[in-house]
Amino acid sequence: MVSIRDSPWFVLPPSGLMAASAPVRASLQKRNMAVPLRRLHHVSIHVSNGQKLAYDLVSKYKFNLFATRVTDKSRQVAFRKGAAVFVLNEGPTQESVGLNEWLLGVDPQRVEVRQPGRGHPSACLYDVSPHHPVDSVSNVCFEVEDVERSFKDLRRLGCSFLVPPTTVEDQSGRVTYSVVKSAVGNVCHTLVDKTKYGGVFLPGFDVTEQGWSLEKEDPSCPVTHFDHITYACPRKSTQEVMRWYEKLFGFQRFFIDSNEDVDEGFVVNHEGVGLRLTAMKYWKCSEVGITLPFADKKEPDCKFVIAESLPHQGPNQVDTFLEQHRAPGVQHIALYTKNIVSTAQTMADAGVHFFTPPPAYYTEVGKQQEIEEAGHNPQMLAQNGILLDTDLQQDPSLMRVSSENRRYLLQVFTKPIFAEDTFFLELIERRGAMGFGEGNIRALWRSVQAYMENEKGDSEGEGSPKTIQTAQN
Ligand SMILES: O=C(O)C(=O)Cc1ccc(O)cc1
Ligand SMILES: [Fe+2]
Repeated sequence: MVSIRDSPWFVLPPSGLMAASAPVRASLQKRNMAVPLRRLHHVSIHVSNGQKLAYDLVSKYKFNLFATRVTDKSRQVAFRKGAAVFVLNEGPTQESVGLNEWLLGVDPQRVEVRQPGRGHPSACLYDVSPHHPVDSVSNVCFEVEDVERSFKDLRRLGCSFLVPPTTVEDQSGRVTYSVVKSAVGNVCHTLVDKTKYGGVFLPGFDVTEQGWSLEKEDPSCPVTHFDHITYACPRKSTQEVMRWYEKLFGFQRFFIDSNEDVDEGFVVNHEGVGLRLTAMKYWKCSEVGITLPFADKKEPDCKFVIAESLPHQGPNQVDTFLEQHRAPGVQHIALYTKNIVSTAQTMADAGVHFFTPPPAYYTEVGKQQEIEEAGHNPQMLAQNGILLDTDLQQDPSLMRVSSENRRYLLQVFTKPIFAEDTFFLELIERRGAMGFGEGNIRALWRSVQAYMENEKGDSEGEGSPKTIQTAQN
């Protein structure tokens, strides 16, 4: 058992790179041939009928529709909020009503639907055509520096490719991309080189009128980027998934908790919760000594969390995901917000259904005081189902000092957003705390458990078109 006690922010580089200085690290990195990632570009969702989710992303989650690509075979629509970009891919459908009709029906003046990109090899440009039997978040697209070179390096490392390097261009320039199959279920990674592209999104997409203008700050809903992406994986698969990301993309272990065991991960195993969490982060190019044009060193990065359930526990949210999704995959994505209270309130008013933690969460000994000392109103948090967890591991004496020095995080979780109990969104506001609060994980686990056992039958989730609930549950 080895514990990393010094600091929860301690980051372990890939094996062999532990004590290396930046230039040495860069050359080791080159020899290891892991492909450095420039940044997360977008996340793709494949759905059989995108109409409802497109509507929800705009009207409930306050994303802005900014680019579309519509062909006779598929519809791809891009939504953004700050640096968080979702591409909704609707595969070939049997039904006649889908994204196309939604686009035309809702905003006919603003959305120009043409037929760009004819003759491109895939119905789903920058992705693979959907084969998955249920709606799924199936692609996390990264910008890389050089797709051809990445392709060669990754192939040498044994990586499977679904789409070889392919170049697409329009009047704003040229983009090369390639698609790799990940070690997690149906999840793929599109690698895209945009260094020779000056357009708003990607060639082949039509930019909407709104897409051309700079996004204005939305004070009521200030979501800025993806904070983390959580995979649900089968038991005992975490090590293999971590090795894959470390070997191919140089991902590093990110310790969620200072008491976390190197091999075991962060294990939450009491009071009915049986969960193993292990997190990874990637080095952005700027950190491995590679200078890129337009590199924004301040751009926030996104962690990857692997969740597996522990053996000998009853039915639980990870196994339910694996069963209903029919493969390992993306269980939830956390949207970082600068103000979780107003974001949750705005979204709830627009019809988003959030999980409500067990009422005991807010009445636990010391919780009210903890919330107040962090400068929040316990009733306001309770009303919106928001969880607060203070990070005490760094320095317990901080509990006694002013609220500015306190490190804490706030989280709230939506109910599943597809028809199956699979994918959900999370809102997270971090005030210095970088991990995930154990108390919050327990509260989330219990509220999902309660939902699966009781509530689901009576009041369908977000994904059901029949849902007619008010914002508060
Ligand atoms: O707490 C979080 O936000 C996490 O991402 C950790 C986590 C992952 C999976 C679960 O089923 C529950 C909690
Ligand atoms: Fe999360």
